[in-house]
Amino acid sequence: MIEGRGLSYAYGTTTVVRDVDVRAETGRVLGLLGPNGSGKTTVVRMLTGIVAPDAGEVLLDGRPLGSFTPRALARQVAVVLQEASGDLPMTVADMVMLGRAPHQSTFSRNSAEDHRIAAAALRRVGARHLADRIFVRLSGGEKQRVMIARALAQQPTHLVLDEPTNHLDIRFQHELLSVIRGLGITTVIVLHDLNLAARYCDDVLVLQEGNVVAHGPCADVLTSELLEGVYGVGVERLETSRGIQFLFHPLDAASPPARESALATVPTGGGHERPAEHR
Ligand SMILES: Nc1ncnc2c1ncn2[C@@H]1O[C@H](COP(=O)(O)OP(=O)(O)OP(=O)(O)O)[C@@H](O)[C@H]1O
Repeated sequence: MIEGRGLSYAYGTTTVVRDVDVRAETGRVLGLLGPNGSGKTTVVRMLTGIVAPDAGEVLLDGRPLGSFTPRALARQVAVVLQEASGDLPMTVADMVMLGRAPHQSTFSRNSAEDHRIAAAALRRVGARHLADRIFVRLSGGEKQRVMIARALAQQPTHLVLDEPTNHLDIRFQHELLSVIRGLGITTVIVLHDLNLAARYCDDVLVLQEGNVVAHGPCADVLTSELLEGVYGVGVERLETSRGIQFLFHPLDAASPPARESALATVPTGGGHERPAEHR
């Protein structure tokens, strides 16, 4: 479990996260949602020890994050951030192998087992064919897959991902989130796509201007009313045979029922009917 209690953070004098409580329960997938600038990445940075909160604390399976050595923490938590790291001319295989470092002693060489795990991680994200390519020359989506493979090679007990699907095509968004869900490990994942969140997250936490506005199981939290208030768009929630689906429309556009009533005046059969105002 990853737990943040009373987390606050300011950049300079501007507080951007205020008294946030967040719990990613063991073995469950928690989605961090909210509009641009609402504080999701800042919360991720605190949960993973990249920055220390100004107030509050982070616990990993009940233990303060600060009590872990960086190496011990890296054996437990893998992090995939938005910006792909590094500009060294490193191969993809070497990049993924970095995920094995927390499990190796300081000067040990990569074992056959490390190679097997790294190759399996690349295969799992559909990127085995990229192994010999230079990482920095990959496309955005290819880089994203490789960074996720590196996180998988780390064999963590906790996984934290900041918008992992943003460069990925639609098929791979689903494949990747299925893989992540199938890992069965404690996961925190920042997502903008609410349909993906509804499908792949167990729980969600919704942020607005640095405050938590809702936290709990997806089906309970992701109501049309809440999402309309937070995102400022019209939201229709559908319960389909494949789960919850959302339809969105701008609030200032004509609403669907109004358009339907206008269309109802269009000739339907004989071709002689006209809109009411022309009759
Ligand atoms: N290094 C920084 N210096 C100053 N302000 C920052 C810095 N990083 C982020 N902020 C501000 O903090 C607020 C929260 O940013 P954060 O990146 O956590 O939001 P977010 O919800 O992840 O946004 P997005 O969905 O756009 O990625 C924003 O107003 C942002 O402008």
